[in-house]
Amino acid sequence: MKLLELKNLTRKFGDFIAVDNVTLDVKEGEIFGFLGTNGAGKSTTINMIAGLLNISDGEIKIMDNNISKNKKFAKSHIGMVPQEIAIYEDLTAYENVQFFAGLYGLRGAELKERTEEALGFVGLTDKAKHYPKTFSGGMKRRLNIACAIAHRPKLIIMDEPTVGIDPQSRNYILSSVQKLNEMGCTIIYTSHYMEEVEEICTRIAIIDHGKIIAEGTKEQLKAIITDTKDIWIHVGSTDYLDPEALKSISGVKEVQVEEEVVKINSSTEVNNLNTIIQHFISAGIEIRALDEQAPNLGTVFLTLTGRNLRD
Ligand SMILES: Nc1ncnc2c1ncn2[C@@H]1O[C@H](COP(=O)(O)OP(=O)(O)OP(=O)(O)O)[C@@H](O)[C@H]1O
Repeated sequence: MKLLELKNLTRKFGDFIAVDNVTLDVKEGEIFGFLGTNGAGKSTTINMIAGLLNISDGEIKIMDNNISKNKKFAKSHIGMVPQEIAIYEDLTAYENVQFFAGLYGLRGAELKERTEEALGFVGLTDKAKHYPKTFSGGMKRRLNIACAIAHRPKLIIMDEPTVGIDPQSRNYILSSVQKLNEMGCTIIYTSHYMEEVEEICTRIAIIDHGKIIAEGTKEQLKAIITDTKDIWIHVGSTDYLDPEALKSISGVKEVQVEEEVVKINSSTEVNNLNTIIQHFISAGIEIRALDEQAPNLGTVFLTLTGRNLRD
């Protein structure tokens, strides 16, 4: 069943089109990844879905209900975890969750039960009476998630929930997303980290300059790129490397230089490995190891846009 339908969704800010004619469906039970660089239009799209931003054109339906006509229905079925942490510093963790769940109409014993359930889910039961000012960034994020899920929404939208947090909290959040999904929630997860999207999402849309440029399972997306491969060359030092000269080798499409590894995206149709290696030898650069990487969503993005996801 389609839980969410976007039809020709558009948002303009003055003359600027931030979301451009987006049409897509999210089916019940999916973890739907929304992948794009900073400024691609992810937040604008999901803020419209969550009813936080008016649409300029098009239509959003949640379970067949047009959200412009029935905002209350949409709100009661959506839990939104915004990009900016939205919690009250002068309320305890418990009071924060209670406050947000109360906004969705929960009262009395049910409110208490769901507040405790949500705090337990994010692993903050023992911090219920503590104030967020004593929390790490990751704990605040988890509290933010508890505030969004206590009313048991069918659709949970998370806007880059792992930005700026420690690896342990990041892993906790990623496994919470999977657990919520197993419990029956449909998730929309936005990120510019392709590794996260690859790890947890069942279907992915890539957005660029407000437009959906590709959509499908990760296998379907990777099938787009049958004609390029990534070669990683591990070296002692890149001091004498000339990336522009490497780029001029036939078949080489992109060269990325990191501290001790040179990442080369190359056409599979040209056999240029000898020439590439010769280039390193001539420059007096010691090659320590060489490996070919399986294609990932970053390569897909590069192929479709000509830019790196992290640029
Ligand atoms: N209120 C606004 N007024 C004018 N322009 C805006 C407004 N909100 C967003 N934009 C612009 O719309 C574009 C899309 O922004 P959006 O926040 O949706 O991107 P994003 O993909 O979520 O990126 P990020 O990861 O940085 O949040 C950007 O160019 C942004 O500058």
